[in-house]
Amino acid sequence: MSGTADYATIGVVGAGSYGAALALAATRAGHAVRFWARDPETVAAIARDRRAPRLPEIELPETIVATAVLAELADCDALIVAVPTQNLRSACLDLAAQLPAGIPIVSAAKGIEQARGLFPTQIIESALPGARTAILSGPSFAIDIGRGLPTAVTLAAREPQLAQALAEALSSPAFRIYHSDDPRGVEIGGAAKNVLAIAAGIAIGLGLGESARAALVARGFAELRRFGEAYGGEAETLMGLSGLGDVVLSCASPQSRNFAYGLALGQGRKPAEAAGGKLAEGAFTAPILVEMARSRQVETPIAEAVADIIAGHIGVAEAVAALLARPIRAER
Ligand SMILES: NC(=O)C1=CN([C@@H]2O[C@H](COP(=O)(O)OP(=O)(O)OC[C@H]3O[C@@H](n4cnc5c(N)ncnc54)[C@H](O)[C@@H]3O)[C@@H](O)[C@H]2O)C=CC1
Ligand SMILES: O=C(CO)COP(=O)(O)O
Repeated sequence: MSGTADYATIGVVGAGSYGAALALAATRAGHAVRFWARDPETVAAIARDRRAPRLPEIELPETIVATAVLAELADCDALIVAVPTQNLRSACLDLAAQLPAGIPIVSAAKGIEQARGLFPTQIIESALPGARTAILSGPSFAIDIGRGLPTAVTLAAREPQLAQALAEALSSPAFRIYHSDDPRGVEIGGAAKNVLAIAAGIAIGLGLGESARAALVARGFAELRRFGEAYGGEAETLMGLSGLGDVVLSCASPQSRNFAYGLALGQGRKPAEAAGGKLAEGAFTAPILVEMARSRQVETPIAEAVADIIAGHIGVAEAVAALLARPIRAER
């Protein structure tokens, strides 16, 4: 496999479901993997059961070595960081003392940092000045990657050669990675699709029907495109795997935690309970996305409705009525 020799050992930071899936993908692509969990019980569970607690269906081969010792990442050739967006900064600050200069760091997070309005590669660059960053995003449920089902994602970096080398090194027959030099476009798609998945879930939970879902997804995608272009994403990227592709997946399936969260809201659950203890990144992204959209005069009525519902400012039925009452206008 081209590039494998340059990236003999891959470190994966964050032992949740996606971290486990990407550790599997990396080892299937021929790499040794150091799988770092902050919590020693998770490391002990992986060593004992050969399964990650958040992806228990899939056995982890011995080529994936779990560790809670950050220093053991120091001689990795590249790192994949798969922690929730709001925790990415603290994970990077923990890593700071251990990292060799110039090591590529690939974020797998899909969101925007609430406190600062930063996308994942910007968070890493602000916590680890000088880092060589990349973003991996696209339609891919952890369990599908884990099962070895065909999956295609995008890996983007400002350095095109880095994106290409990492994409080649981490791809395997069922896990196809396209490369891109538009990290901003890729991370905007990943963040915004989660907000749209919540909206789609709400529509289905309310019983509005499949026609309503399709309308919401198409109009929501128009919001994603406007927002994406205002923040420097390329139109082609937003139409690709990490934008449109992930909207299609996440808005269609209750397997998406964001969709499931919206579904629960639509069925009358309160925002504080609707996630059922699972990560719904879009709930953290919606308010900051709306704030950032407003600051650049970008209209995002669907994202605004999601943010208002989550904040408890309006109920789901009221939000739908407000969307339906918007003036008739040209489609764009
Ligand atoms: N699960 C999936 O199918 C997919 C997830 N993603 C993205 O991957 C990111 C991670 O999500 P999941 O793995 O699904 O979440 P998860 O809830 O399964 O796991 C999150 C993991 O991150 C760890 N963690 C949290 N803060 C940390 C820190 N400061 N340092 C080290 N570890 C920390 C937690 O202990 C937990 O093991 C999210 O941004 C999500 O949107 C992207 C594509 C697919
Ligand atoms: O990003 C994902 C699929 O591409 C996973 O979606 P959820 O985080 O909504 O489960």
